[in-house]
Formats: sequence, C-alpha cells, structure tokens
Amino acid sequence: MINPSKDDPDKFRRKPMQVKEAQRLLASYGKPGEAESLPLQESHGRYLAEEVKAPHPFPRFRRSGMDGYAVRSEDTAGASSEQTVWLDVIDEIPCGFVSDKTITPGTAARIMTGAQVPEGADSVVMLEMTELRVHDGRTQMGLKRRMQSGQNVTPIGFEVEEGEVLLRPGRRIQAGEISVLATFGVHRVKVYKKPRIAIFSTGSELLAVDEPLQPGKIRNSNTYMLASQVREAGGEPYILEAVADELPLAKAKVEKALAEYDAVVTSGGVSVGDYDIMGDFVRSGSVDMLYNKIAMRPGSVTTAAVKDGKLLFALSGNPGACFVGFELFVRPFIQQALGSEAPYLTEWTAVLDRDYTKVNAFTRYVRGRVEARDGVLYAIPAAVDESSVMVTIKDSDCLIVIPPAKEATPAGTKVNIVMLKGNRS
Ligand SMILES: Nc1nc2c(c(=O)[nH]1)N[C@H]1C(S)=C(S)[C@@H](COP(=O)(O)OP(=O)(O)OC[C@H]3O[C@@H](n4cnc5c(N)ncnc54)[C@H](O)[C@@H]3O)O[C@H]1N2
Ligand code: MOO
Ligand SMILES: [Mg+2]
Repeated sequence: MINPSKDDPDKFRRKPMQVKEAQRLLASYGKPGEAESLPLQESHGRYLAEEVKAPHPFPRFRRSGMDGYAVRSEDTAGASSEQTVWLDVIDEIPCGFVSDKTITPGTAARIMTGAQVPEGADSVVMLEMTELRVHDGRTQMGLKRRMQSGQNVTPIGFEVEEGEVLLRPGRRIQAGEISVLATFGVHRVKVYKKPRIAIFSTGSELLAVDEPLQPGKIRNSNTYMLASQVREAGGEPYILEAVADELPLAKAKVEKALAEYDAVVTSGGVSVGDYDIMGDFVRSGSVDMLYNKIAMRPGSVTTAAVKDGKLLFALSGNPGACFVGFELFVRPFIQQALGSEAPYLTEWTAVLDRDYTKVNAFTRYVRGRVEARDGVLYAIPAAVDESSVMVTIKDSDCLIVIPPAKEATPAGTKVNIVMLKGNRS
C-alpha cells in the first residue's frame, strides 16, 4: 500500500548546484594521500610525490654522435675535395670505454656513437666521409672535408644541467618520465598511494553478472563499469556486494565502507522514488549532505555527502548518468588524492557536427565522438544518449557540453567537449 506520508516534500525540493561549484566544493576533500616508495618499473601511471633534480649533467661526458673518427678540427683546415688530409689513428674507442690518449696535432681516434670523445679532439668525422690506409707502417684516416669545432659532439649538459629540476610533485609517470628517472638512477620512486575506493550498487532488481536472468531483473553493470572507471582514474577499486533497496542495509553498508576505505561510490536510489534509499540516507543526518541535485543532465540527481572527512558519491542508477557523474566528480577526487597536477578532464572546443534537438534548463553532457577533418574538430553526438541508455557509453570519447537552451542547438555551433580518452593511465 502506498503511504501518502512517504511523499515528504523535502525529497522533491532540491536546490540544484552548478557542476563547477560542486567540483570546487569537493576539491576541499581531495588531498594527496600518503606517499610510498615503489621500484621504478612499478611506478608507471602513478604521480610523483617528490621533486626530482639532476644529480649530474646529462650527458655527463662529451659524447660522440656518430661512428667515425675523433679529430681536432684545426687539423682539417686544409681538407677539400682536391686535398685529402691524413691523420694517424692512435686509438679505437668503443662505447663504454674511455681513451687514455690525447688527440694531438696530426692524430685521430676511431670512435663509436655514444662513446666519450677523447681529450684534445673537438669534433667527430662520420665514417662514411673517410678512407683508411696504412702508410709507413702507420694506420691513417683521410678526409676531404673541413670540420667545424663541436661537429657531431654532444657537449656536457646539452640536455640537462646539474641541479636542474626535472620533475615536480604531481607529475604523472609515463614513458618519458621513466626514461628521466632511469637516466638519473632513481630506481625507487616516491609516489602517492592509490586511493582505495569502495563501490556498491543499490537495487532489488540487480543480479550478479554470473546469475541467469529473472523476470523484472537486470544484471548489475554499474558496479563493474565504476570499478573500471576507478582503475582508469588511477584508484584501487574494491567491489562490495550490491544491496537491496532497504535503508538500514544501505546505511550499515555505507557507514562500514566509509570507515574502511578512502571514499565510497554507490549507484542508484538517489531520485525521488519510494525505494530511492540513498536519497533518504543522505537526508537522514548520518552524513553531511554536500548536494543532492546538480544543474546537469544526465545525472541531475547526483548526490554527495561527507562523514568524518570522507566522501560518499551517490551516483544515479541510470547507467548514462552514473558514468557522467563519475567522470565529473569522482575522477577528479581520485586524481587529487593521487597528487595529480591536472585532476579535471581536458576540455577542448569543437564544432557541433549535427543539430542537437533536445532542450533543457540544465547543461547537458552529451556523450559523443570527436573527429578531426581538415584541421577542425567536430563533435558528433551519440544517436541515443538518454540517461538510461547503456550501450552508447562504449562508443563515446567525449562529452559534448550543451549549455541550457530553449531551442535546438544547430550544427556548426562551437561547443566545449570534455575529453574522456587520452587522459588515462
Ligand atoms: N519522478 C521522478 N522520477 C525520476 C526522476 C525525477 O526527477 N522524478 N529522475 C529520473 C532521473 S533523471 C534519473 S537519472 C533516475 C535516477 O534514478 P536513481 O538514481 O534513483 O536510480 P534507481 O531508481 O535505483 O535506478 C534507475 C535505473 O537504473 C537502473 N540501475 C540501477 N542500478 C543499476 C546497476 N547497478 N546496473 C545497471 N542498471 C542499474 C535501474 O534498474 C533503473 O532502471 O531517476 C529518474 N526518475
Ligand atoms: O539524473 Mo537523470 O540522468 O538527470 O537524467
Ligand atoms: Mg530511483
């Protein structure tokens, strides 16, 4: 039986908050966590918790850029297409070896790419530009070209000076950063710990992925989608079992999870329905509600609350809204906890590729694809983008931001797009 007293007007009177305002509010909770030291090869995708300075210049020694001969450029002054200059070859220097000889006038040393240029030499002649002979019992190299001082020699500190700041805290470690760290012998890297994020869905209709379908029921896809989003954002997902739409069950589960993990993400039950228990929970006083309505679609009922400094993100059950709510609010929190210097998704501008006919008082985050044609970015909205639609999430690489509009937004309009791909670990 429907109980009329259930329709508490408080439930419906929600004050919408703008996306950016909600992000600012959440940012005061998103702080880098503890640091840990990881072996270099395990640090990929993490964020530096320390500043890395160059303990020595790089290159550390004058380095040959070619396989050839180290010479004194002065000695080649007389070389021309008609005139070969011959120099005595006094040493052979493979990579990794340092010659104990000095190149004096009239001499040269055979040298390999990457080897230390010997004292006295100031340039390296490419092997292909030289000839070799034995003359009066001496091995000589000949060349017909004048060399400039410094030619094919990389000077000390060409890339990096000693003491230079190479990487700052908050820098995401990828291949280029790994190369820097390895070059300077940073074999253990101080990074921020991954935040541990508990995830569970609410809904009496939910079946586990391995259960056969039953009438009126669906499989729980949000939990797994969210775990994947947590991972992509750099966090450590912890999947908890879904709970039925019963307030005491959800309350106990959230409170335990908030105590045990760095943050909790739930899906479902935040709207105004009779069994929307998460909505009731955040208004129950057990947690401090930050917002329960955002001026956006999908995900207008996206909710957040805090307890003892820990965040509860109560996302919509509708898969499209759940996905967007995560990207706009949970992802930045995870990134902030990781110490990222750029916690929000990259925004670009693009040209709307076709008319977007829906109107709304709230900003829409329409899933879509981005395409570059003739140097211009075009944003193509997904054919179906309803909040309840799951299947087009996988085909989207951006969210097209359509500001509140009373009329259709025509093709050709310049729009902001929030990039979903290319930001990931
Ligand atoms: N009278 C109104 N009804 C609705 C409103 C409204 O303003 N007034 N808002 C609509 C909007 S917008 C959204 S979004 C949804 C939000 O719903 P809830 O967050 O309360 O989520 P549920 O009611 O639990 O479920 C909605 C929908 O999503 C499916 N679902 C839930 N959990 C999962 C999961 N883990 N995996 C896959 N699918 C899931 C669920 O079965 C429902 O179909 O409310 C509108 N209604
Ligand atoms: O939360 Mo609903 O997805 O606003 O459309
Ligand atoms: Mg509901």
